[in-house]
This record gives sequence, structure tokens and C-alpha cells, in this order.
Amino acid sequence: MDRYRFILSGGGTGGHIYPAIAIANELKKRHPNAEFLFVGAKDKMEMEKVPQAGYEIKGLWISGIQRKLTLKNLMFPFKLISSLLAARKIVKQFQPHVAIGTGGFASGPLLRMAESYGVPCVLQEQNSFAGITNKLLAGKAKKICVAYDGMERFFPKDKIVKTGNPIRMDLVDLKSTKDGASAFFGLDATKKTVLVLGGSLGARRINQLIEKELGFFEKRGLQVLWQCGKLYYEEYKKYDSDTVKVLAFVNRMDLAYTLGDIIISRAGAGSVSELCLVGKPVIFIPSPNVAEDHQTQNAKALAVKDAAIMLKEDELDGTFENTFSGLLDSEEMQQKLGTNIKKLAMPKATEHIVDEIEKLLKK
Ligand SMILES: CC(=O)N[C@H]1[C@@H](OP(=O)(O)OP(=O)(O)OC[C@H]2O[C@@H](n3ccc(=O)[nH]c3=O)[C@H](O)[C@@H]2O)O[C@H](CO)[C@@H](O)[C@@H]1O
Repeated sequence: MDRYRFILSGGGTGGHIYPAIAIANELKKRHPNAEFLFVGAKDKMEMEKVPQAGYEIKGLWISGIQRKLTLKNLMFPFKLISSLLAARKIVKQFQPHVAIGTGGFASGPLLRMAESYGVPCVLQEQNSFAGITNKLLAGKAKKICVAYDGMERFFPKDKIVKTGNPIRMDLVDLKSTKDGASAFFGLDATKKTVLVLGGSLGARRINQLIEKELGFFEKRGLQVLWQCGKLYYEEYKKYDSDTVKVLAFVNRMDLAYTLGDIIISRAGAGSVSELCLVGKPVIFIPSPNVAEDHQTQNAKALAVKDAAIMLKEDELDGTFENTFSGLLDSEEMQQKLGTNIKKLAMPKATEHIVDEIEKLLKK
């Protein structure tokens, strides 16, 4: 029996953590005796989410560089050296057969050290605009698994494999019933549900919109399952009621996806890939605050195919109610969006990525 050792690193936001967990789950399915070790950044959400998924994680003292001159920035060189030393120790002790990086600053030192000790490295880039850490690591990586065309703008062409984004399949395999899901969240199975998703950290502008529209949703006879984000929970928990469920974070996304009839969501790459598999009508409100406005690109790619509706943050005040009512009142439009978005799903992405990892094991 093989006893492979895999090291995975990525984090800062759910967008980098969950792909690593999805890849680990598939590797574990194929190699039940394998050992896994995750490496993340101390104090970031991976330190909580990875153990919840059943894996061990070690945290490095590292953070991203800020654009302005701050104390945190002045500390950066020290953090980098300290985390490179810690990463070296981890790699030497664990002796991984393959290292997998899913982006975010935490993965920089670990993958750099793994490369320098001759461990084959695979990178996974979720977005259509590559992250800085993956760009820095690309030169020495063996393979770079991407989800979009045109990534040779950032990475060496011969290393790129288009696989799609890895998804935790248990989360989009909607086995539960509406009754079960509504009971879980304390909502009513006979009512239509608006599911609001602000990405793994929550979204300020979406929260402001939902707060303003609660009366409108109520008038339309809807209930709301509202994931507002850990940072915003104290501010919005006062709206929790029989028809509005406010949550900092949804641990059972499968049940949330089951319950949602219309979904309002940020357009992070992972959210988009999951929503394609879920196949329900979605209104995307992309974050305008991310590198190269990549969430708008993510959402636009679906909107032009009539697979979702996209609303920009700065046009919400004038358009939201009309657009939303148009969708709510048209079963046909809901059906069409649901069917079209599902056509864009890439359900084999994780398997495909793990195939690439396995090729490196055989060498
Ligand atoms: C503000 C920011 O920097 N956002 C980036 C971040 O998004 P973010 O961290 O929001 O990540 P994604 O949209 O890619 O994925 C969110 C993941 O979190 C899960 N989830 C979310 C909410 C919740 O309550 N429970 C839960 O489990 C979702 O099921 C999904 O698996 O990484 C993405 C992938 O690199 C980028 O495209 C986004 O632009």
C-alpha cells in the first residue's frame, strides 16, 4: 500500500482554502493511506476551517504586503524570513511527495521551500486574473491548473492545464429536501427563499442592500437566508426573525443551496463554480475591490450567456427591485437561468487536477 505524503498550502480567504480541501478529499479517496499536511497563515480563517474538514494544519507568521506604508509592511521582511525558515523545517520533516499551492500569501514560503528541496509542485489558480503568489511561484512549478482561457498571459504556456476549479462535491450534491433544509435553518419550507451570499468574508455593500430591501422581500412574501460575514454579524444580527435568518458563516452550504430559490451572491471564483453546479437562478453582485476587477469578469462571463444576472454595486439603488421582481415573477426566466448556468459547470475539475498530481507521483 502506498503511503504518499501531500502538503497543501493556500489561504487568507475561503477562495483559496476550499480548493485545497477539495483536492485533499479527492486524493484521500484515491489514496486512503496517504498523509496530509496543510500550511496556512497564523490567525487566518484556514486555521479554523481546515481542522473542521478533518486535516492537520500548521500556521506560518506571514501576511500580504499592504499598498501603503504601515507597521505591518515594515514587519514584512522579518515575517518572510521567519516563515521561510519555518516552511523549510516543515518540508524537511514531512518530506512530501508533492506540494500543492492554491494561492494566497501563505502558500508563497511553503511552495518556495518545497521547490528548493526538489518536491514537485502543482499550482491551482481560481481566477481569470492570476494572483501575485501564484505568479511568483509559476517558474518552478511542474503544472498550473487553471479555470479560464488565456492564462498564458501570466504563466508559462507548457505548464498550464485547464481543469476548472476544484469544488467540494458534498456541498453541491443536493441530497437533502427543502423540509430538512428549512428545519435546519429555522425557516419555513412553504415559503420561497432568497439566499444571500457575501463570499467567505461577507460583503459590506450586499449587506447594506439587503438591510434596505428587507421590507420589500417581506411584501413579496419571501423569507431570507442571509450570510453576512463574521465581520458584520454584530451589526446585522438584530434582523434575525422567523422570516429572516442572519448568519455569520454557513457551515452547511449544501443545505443553503437546497433552500435558496433565488440566490444573490458575490462572484468569487469558487462561488461561481459552485453555483454552476447548483443550477439555480442567481443575481451576481461582484466585488469592485479585487485585483483587476476580476469578479466582474467572472460574473460577466455568465451574464453574456444568459446564465445569470449581473448587477454592479453602483447601479443597485436604481435597478435592484425591478430586476429582482422581473426574475421573481417569471418562472420561465428562473428556469432559463438555472438551466443555462448548469451548462457551464465543470464537475470533473477536482478529478482532473488530481490526475495531474498523480502523474508526478509516478515519476
Ligand atoms: C474579497 C476577495 O478577495 N474575494 C476573493 C476570494 O473570494 P472568497 O473567499 O469569497 O471565495 P470564493 O467565492 O472563491 O469561494 C467561497 C467559498 O466559501 C464557501 N462559503 C462561503 C460562505 C459561507 O458562509 N460558507 C462557505 O462555506 C463557499 O461555499 C465557497 O466554497 O477568493 C476568490 C478565489 O480566489 C476570488 O475570486 C475572490 O475575488
